[in-house]
Amino acid sequence: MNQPRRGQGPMLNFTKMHGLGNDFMVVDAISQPFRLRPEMIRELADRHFGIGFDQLLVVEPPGLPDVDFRYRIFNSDGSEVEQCGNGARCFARFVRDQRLTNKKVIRVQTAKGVIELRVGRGGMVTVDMGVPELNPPAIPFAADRRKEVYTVEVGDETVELSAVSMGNPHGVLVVDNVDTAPVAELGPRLENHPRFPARANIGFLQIVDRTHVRLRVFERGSGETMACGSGACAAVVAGCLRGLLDSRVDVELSGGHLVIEWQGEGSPVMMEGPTASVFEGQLRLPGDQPPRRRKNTRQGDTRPGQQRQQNRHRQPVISKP
Ligand SMILES: N[C@H](CCC[C@H](N)C(=O)O)C(=O)O
Repeated sequence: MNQPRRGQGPMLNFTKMHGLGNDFMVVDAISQPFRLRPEMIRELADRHFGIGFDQLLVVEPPGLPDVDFRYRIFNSDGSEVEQCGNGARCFARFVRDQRLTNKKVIRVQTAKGVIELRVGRGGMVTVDMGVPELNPPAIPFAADRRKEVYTVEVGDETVELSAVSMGNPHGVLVVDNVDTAPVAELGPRLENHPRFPARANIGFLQIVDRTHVRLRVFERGSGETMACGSGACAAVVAGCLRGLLDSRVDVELSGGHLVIEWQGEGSPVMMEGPTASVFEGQLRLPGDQPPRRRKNTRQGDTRPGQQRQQNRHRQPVISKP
């Protein structure tokens, strides 16, 4: 059954996971060949025609000494990015569940550097997310000098935000109430704002008190997610720099809680939170050869798993094995 027919590619094993509802397709690219183009990632990420996920995580052999793995992160729009906090925790659980390591402290290389993960009990994972970057050129954010709060023109209005990189760029706005914050309207406009030349994740931060915040994040390349780990780190850094938060903060997101700790400039941001493995799956990737055209296809005569002809442009990547 697993022998690919003409026009079909190899089978691909994957695991569906999430960190507080920020969900991932995770692939072990060490024990199976794996190569996906951006348009195929977009198809797989589609929540109707594909598997559906916020990010794809790809586990590869290490590329550096003293590192256990490399892992690559792709948003649902197909863009490859530097950091994913919830993804890092799920990665750590994945490599242990798949018996790729039995270590409890795992060093992993991402596009932006090496981070260290510590696996706890009951699926909890602590991540050293590294030292936040605050200098505009390194975020990147267009500004003539570094400030705690920048004024940004958005159309005919202005907003105040902080700019922080956790390896990936974030803009953080303080709002009175996340439930009424203009996430859908302002999120995409700031995500793609010219002052963020690499685009940005946009956090809407409500200060409950000095040790408790609420946060919603409109993510670069994925839209609003139920949780954003690097966004939670960036939000706490922004709140601390503005003198609004203590060093250890409970960050309440739509999908649940993260604990973020930051001792101030020059020190790393520590994130602790849960992980969940939902199901393991297998799909047949399309082959490089175009499939043979089927003869006398009656309109509406579609095999299970295939879309009707009128959706031809949205043929699923996944066909029944
Ligand atoms: N959308 C992010 C990547 C995923 C970050 C998020 N899922 C997290 O948990 O940190 C970016 O383009 O930088």
